[in-house]
Amino acid sequence: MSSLLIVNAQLVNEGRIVEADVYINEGRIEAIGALTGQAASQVLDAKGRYLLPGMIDDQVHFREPGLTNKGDLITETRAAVAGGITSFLDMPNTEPPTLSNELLKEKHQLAVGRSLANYGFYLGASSENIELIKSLDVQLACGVNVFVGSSCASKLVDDPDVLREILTSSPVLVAAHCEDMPLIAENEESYRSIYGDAVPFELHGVIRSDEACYLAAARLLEVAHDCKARVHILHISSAKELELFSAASMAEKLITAEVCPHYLHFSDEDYASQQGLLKCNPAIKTIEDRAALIQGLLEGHLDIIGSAHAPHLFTEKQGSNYFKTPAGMPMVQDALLSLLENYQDGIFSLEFIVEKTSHAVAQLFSIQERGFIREGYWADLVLVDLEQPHVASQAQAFAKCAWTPYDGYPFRSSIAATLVNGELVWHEGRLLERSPRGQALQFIR
Ligand SMILES: O=C1C[C@@H](C(=O)O)NC(=O)N1
Repeated sequence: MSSLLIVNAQLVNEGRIVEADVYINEGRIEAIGALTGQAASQVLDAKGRYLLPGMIDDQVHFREPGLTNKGDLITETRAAVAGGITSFLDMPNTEPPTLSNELLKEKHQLAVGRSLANYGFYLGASSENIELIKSLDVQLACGVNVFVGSSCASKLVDDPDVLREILTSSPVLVAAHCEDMPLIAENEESYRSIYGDAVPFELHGVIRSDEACYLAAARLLEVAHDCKARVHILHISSAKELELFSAASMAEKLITAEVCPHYLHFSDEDYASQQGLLKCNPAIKTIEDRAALIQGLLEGHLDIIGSAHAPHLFTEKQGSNYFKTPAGMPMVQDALLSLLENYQDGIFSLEFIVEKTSHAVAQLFSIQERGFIREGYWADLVLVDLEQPHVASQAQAFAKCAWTPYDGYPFRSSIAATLVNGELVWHEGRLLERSPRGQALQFIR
């Protein structure tokens, strides 16, 4: 493997921005500082640009195996690296769902030589695989994923005794999707009785309400508090849920929470133009919810940002039948760019974005030697240009479903380059055709 010298970069790392050069050898960061004269097989001038640790995305649905008409590890990791994501944690709702060691191993095998980014996979929890959770190979799974009352789930877990057993016996972090199904079903029926199948998408956030999210999360957290277990709640989407999460530092708390760029960018006003494209679970809610989530993130109630990339075919997303339109949106390519809009608006600092998309994720999931720009760490890096705009478009979407909810949006920043394990994989608007060398993430256990 060749060496690479990045010169004149503004390094955004561990709460500071400093100008420095970075020397990369054999995939790792070997030196950081003023490195004039350092020989390297390739030099990248980063003048005027910002070098961040690559985003570690704690929630993607890359659809392999079984749902590869919607996405696969090749196409979705192309989109990920084009968006500055260098590592991802993939959810278990594939076909078959990832409910055993064998299926975890199969996912690992599928990623070798095909994934452009580094990978980790969740084991799905159900009432039937608790023994496996107890004896889980802790390097094979990045976490255990539990669906508390959501219709997207292959396996729902609603019984508090089962939840308690999962929380107390899991040797790895439990990450939960929380929405109360009975309440959602009630809401669905009341609007179906008015509109039939053509329920306006504008009502998605009313049907999959803040109350539904709150109830399921509160139920799970009651169990977690009771047994003093750690749990991570995925994609918080409403102001109401925020009261469940303390603003203590991540190291001091057992309960952590994730938010996604789309909840910080879109609001229910966007359903009018986007219709079913914007349908995702939990639903995007009101402008007030969006403002509260931004505030909750700034104050530390929310700990990390993940994309919740969930691709579905454009055709599937375009019908008027509310119930048949699948929930989820391709997000990896535009997630970081969306957050950089919050930077451009003066809401988040670059250091804050790095903390929430990289440092905190590496810490929460105990990921070894990634998530920071440090000597000896893997060179997973993203170079962003804050002055070169980029208009998102379907034509440039790398995800297999080939669309984006940001279509036509004029991002004020762009992703100039992405390096995974020291190799340039995305550069000046082009994917570099290298053999994919994403690695299995290693965890400190
Ligand atoms: O939790 C989920 C699952 C996802 C999917 O399509 O896999 N789509 C969603 O909108 N939410």
